[in-house]
Amino acid sequence: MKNIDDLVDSASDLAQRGLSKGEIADELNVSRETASWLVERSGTGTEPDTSDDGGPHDIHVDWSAVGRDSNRLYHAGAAMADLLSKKGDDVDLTIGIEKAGAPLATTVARELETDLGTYAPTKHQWDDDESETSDGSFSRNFAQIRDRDCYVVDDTITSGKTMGETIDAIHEQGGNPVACVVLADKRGVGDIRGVPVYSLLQVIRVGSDGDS
Ligand SMILES: O=P(O)(O)OC[C@H]1O[C@H](OP(=O)(O)OP(=O)(O)O)[C@H](O)[C@@H]1O
Repeated sequence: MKNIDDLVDSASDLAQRGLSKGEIADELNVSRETASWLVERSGTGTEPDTSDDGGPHDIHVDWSAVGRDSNRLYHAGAAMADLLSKKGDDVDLTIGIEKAGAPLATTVARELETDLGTYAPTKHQWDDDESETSDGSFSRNFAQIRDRDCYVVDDTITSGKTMGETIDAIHEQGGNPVACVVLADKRGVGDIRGVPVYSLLQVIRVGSDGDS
């Protein structure tokens, strides 16, 4: 994905294939607000965006150069693992947030020699009417929480909603999230629900609208 026109074209294509705004946001790794804006800008949506504020305040993080190459993915995961090292004495479990967080968590877990679990958040069931049709869940194919300390891994934080939901779900299973790590934190949070967040990249908006 090279520029905004590519994103607009992709959003248009996905909308024409019948995907909801939530699904388009998931596919393009942008916020739902941005997905709506992209669809409207493409002319596929019913109501064109008439505001002249330059679009939503979101940043698209394309890390496919890392994600499509297992060697690069391994090294990125090793760097994330390094951020987590010494953040917990007895952590033997790493939870990856599906989908994109799962391969990263695999490399982090290997590097830190922990078990591997995955969590599928509720967002994947979003429809355009914002209804949630089922709860998030931990995959039975991987390690279970079993009251353990754990790390949480994802690719990006945009609003922090997904990471917050995952932390809550781990607590509900009796687990104790010790630290979170992501490739890019678009919100610049120090912690979520009191759990420290580490990121390889922090995206900081500079300008008069930076705190919007
Ligand atoms: O902080 P938030 O606003 O909750 O957004 C961050 C989430 O959005 C992305 O998931 P997405 O569903 O777009 O992609 P994925 O399913 O491929 O991981 C990303 O992987 C995070 O899980």
